[in-house]
Amino acid sequence: MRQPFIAGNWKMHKTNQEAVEMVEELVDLVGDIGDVDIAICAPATALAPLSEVTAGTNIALGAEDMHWEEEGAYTGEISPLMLKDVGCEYVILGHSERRDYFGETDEDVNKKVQTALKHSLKPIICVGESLAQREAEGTKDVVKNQVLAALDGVNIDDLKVITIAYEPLWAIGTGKSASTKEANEVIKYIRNVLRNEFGKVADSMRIQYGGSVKPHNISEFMATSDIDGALVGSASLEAQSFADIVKFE
Ligand SMILES: O=C(CO)COP(=O)(O)O
Repeated sequence: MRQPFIAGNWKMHKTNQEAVEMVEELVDLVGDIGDVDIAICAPATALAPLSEVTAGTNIALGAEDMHWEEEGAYTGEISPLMLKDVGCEYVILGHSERRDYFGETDEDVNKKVQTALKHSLKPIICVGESLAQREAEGTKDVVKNQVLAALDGVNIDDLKVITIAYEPLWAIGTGKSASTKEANEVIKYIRNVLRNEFGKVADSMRIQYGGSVKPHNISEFMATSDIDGALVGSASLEAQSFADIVKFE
């Protein structure tokens, strides 16, 4: 069966000192948990110091984005080689904030997914519809297109290490989460899309929900049939609230 996977996405938060203090506290709070995979995806500046704190613990490290090239004249960008070098296991790709504010396209996301896999980084691919798309009943088409575009040309054997995060845009940072029923329905649909396209490997791929996940609502999401975990924004910034989410039962 699929092991639950709870990942924090810190976005543009925390100096290195704040990052290290938070994760030291987190290690104390969740260090003995073995039946949930845990990751902190942090700003690039914090990754090297965090890798010292997470070494030998059950907390994996992830980045929030990366470029698809290994090196080159791409001012301001971070490459997969750099992420591997500082001990990253995961990388978030195609977050809606990257798509919306920085013009990232499905094609960019696909190139990043391919490069991440080449360097043994596990992608967490974000998909989700806007409020307008939802109101126009476009949710299924939007997520289907995003998922298939991101996975275009990917080797079936590599799919097992990929996580999809369904994050409806209207639920991100708004305090307004999707209902568990709605979220599970879309996630079930995504799994069907994956099954139709790639076969039974779809049953071993983890699909998270993201958007205003908090300690008080995580157990409801985790009790559904198809939601395998959560991608947590603001509630991952504080050790106790993230630990409470990780210990959802
Ligand atoms: O975007 C998110 C995680 O990637 C969700 O953010 P919030 O949990 O703050 O709504």
